[in-house]
Amino acid sequence: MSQDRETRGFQAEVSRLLHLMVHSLYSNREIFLRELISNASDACDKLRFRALDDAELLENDPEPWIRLSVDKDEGTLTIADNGIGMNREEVVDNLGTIARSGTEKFLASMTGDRRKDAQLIGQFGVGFYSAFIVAGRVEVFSRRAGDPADQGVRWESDGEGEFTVETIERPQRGTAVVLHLRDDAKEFLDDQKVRATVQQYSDHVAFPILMPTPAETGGEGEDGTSEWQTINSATALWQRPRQEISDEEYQNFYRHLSHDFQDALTWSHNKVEGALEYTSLLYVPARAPFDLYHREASRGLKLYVQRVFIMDDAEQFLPLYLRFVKGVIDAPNLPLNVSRELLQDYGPVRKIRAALTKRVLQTLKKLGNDEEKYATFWSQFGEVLKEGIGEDPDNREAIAALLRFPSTEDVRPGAVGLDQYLERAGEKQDKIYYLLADNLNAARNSPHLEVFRKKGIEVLLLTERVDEWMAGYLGEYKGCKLVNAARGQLDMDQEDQERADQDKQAPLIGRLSDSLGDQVAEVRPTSRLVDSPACLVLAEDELGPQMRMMLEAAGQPVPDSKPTLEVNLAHPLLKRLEGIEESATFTELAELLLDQALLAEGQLPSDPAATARRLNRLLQERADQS
Ligand SMILES: Nc1ncnc2c1ncn2[C@@H]1O[C@H](COP(=O)(O)OP(=O)(O)OP(=O)(O)O)[C@@H](O)[C@H]1O
Repeated sequence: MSQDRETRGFQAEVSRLLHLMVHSLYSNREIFLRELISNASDACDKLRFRALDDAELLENDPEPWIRLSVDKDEGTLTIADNGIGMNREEVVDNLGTIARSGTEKFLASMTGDRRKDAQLIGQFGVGFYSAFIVAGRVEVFSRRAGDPADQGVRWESDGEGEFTVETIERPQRGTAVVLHLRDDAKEFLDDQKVRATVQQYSDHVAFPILMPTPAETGGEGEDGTSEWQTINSATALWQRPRQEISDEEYQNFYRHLSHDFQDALTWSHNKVEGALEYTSLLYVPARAPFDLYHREASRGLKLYVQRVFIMDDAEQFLPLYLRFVKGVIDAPNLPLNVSRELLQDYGPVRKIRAALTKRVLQTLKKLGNDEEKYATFWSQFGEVLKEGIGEDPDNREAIAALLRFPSTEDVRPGAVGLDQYLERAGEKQDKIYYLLADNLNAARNSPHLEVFRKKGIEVLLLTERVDEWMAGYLGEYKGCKLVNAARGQLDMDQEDQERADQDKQAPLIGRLSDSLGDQVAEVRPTSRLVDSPACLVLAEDELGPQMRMMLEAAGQPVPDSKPTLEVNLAHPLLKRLEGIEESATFTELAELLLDQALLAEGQLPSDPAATARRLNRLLQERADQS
């Protein structure tokens, strides 16, 4: 019966993934059943969608089903569906390669530690290959709906690096996955075990999952074939009333939808009635997928119209910065033949998108009441959420309320929200101060914080790359301006101001300015410093180091900039400088003053070798004196 049998090698990434999966997911092995049932359910969804245009595809078998059967003699468990099926080319592509960009890098990050890798693989989504956790050999029989019976295909592999494919006769459309169970997975030959696993993980699948009726209840038909019995509830979970759905059911549905095997952090299930009717069930995962930052990575929403699956990755329903949200939206009034292009400019879709965006932001706000869960959310998705400050001006304030930063009061990452900051600051403070730095250590030790410490003002410490960009867009929160602690002139009280004005005239300022020439934009007395002799300050409108790095990385031109050197005239070092008449020595020390201010910012002086020479001369002198 078979023709064109060929043996092919798996793509290298598949072999590696298979190996890792079998090793690290051993203790979670029942997930294979959920994954294969999810695939079968997706295949039924796809067929129903295609059949809207071409009813012929349903042949004489219009009702979707998923059938599970065990053969104790052969030691096999079969998961079959009458869904869309695959042709030979699709079988080779889908079951022999992985087409997600970044996969190689992701696999390289695996540690070899079983527990850690199991967690990591969750970021990938396990899918079909999980069959090999329980099966030493897997056969797949498939025929694509609409293809003739002689275009069936059989695929087989032991998961060790190669698979074979051949074209076969297959009257039944759809796919059957036959698992030849390993000795240590023979428990899945037990009907009861399979039923219990399905009921636990896949009860909510919207299509009937069938198993042969047990013999003792008269399961054999007259011709000796089995009668089938539905073992799940087979209703679309999102259509059921909220109060009837348990948390466990919500979580199981999430796992089915997302292929994640960790619970979701939270979810929001809503039915909106009226002219713009829709139901949404949106989940916030507990962990970011490995390709969160790949532009072409899939997004999480599935679109249904009247319970008929229309598309995956329905990106029109949520903005890019909420791309981590997974879920379902069922909009019964959209046309069934709706396409991605149509969705793009479709008024009702824009309205649903605005409403869903608000809904997710509210859900996240509520999650904020649970400190531990919110910390998990923030560590996984905080960076992505910050994109929203620039991308979504309409919801800027709501997104800002969700931001978290370390601060001078609490340096844990994600410790302080803007509301908490303002509450602590009290009414007399109408600004939110922040400091940008490459890392937390540099931020905490920055000389710019000295005056804030002295005055007891909290400063947010922004150390992520997007922070400068984000702070620029945010501008203010609840009427309080965001002020960069290292930029421009600081607001001062009357007394400080008068002293600074007087200091400007100090001859030392003029001499430093002359010595440093065009290395700096200006030298001026500071009101920021208490313990340090000098620091660098950027003008209000100048690009900071993070923006420079971002532009450079994107290959964009970066304008030249010169810092302003602020000096602490009350510092003993500056007092000593005042007394130095000899011009070469003065210049040398002025240069060092600038160099150390650069170093304190985490930057390199323009000529590090010259800095080293100056330091060495100073050390030498010091050594000579002692
Ligand atoms: N029962 C099936 N019927 C038809 N096609 C299937 C079936 N099972 C798998 N496939 C095809 O094989 C592809 C790969 O399956 P796999 O489970 O590995 O990944 P996925 O479901 O696309 O992604 P993920 O599991 O990460 O969400 C599917 O996208 C689908 O096209």
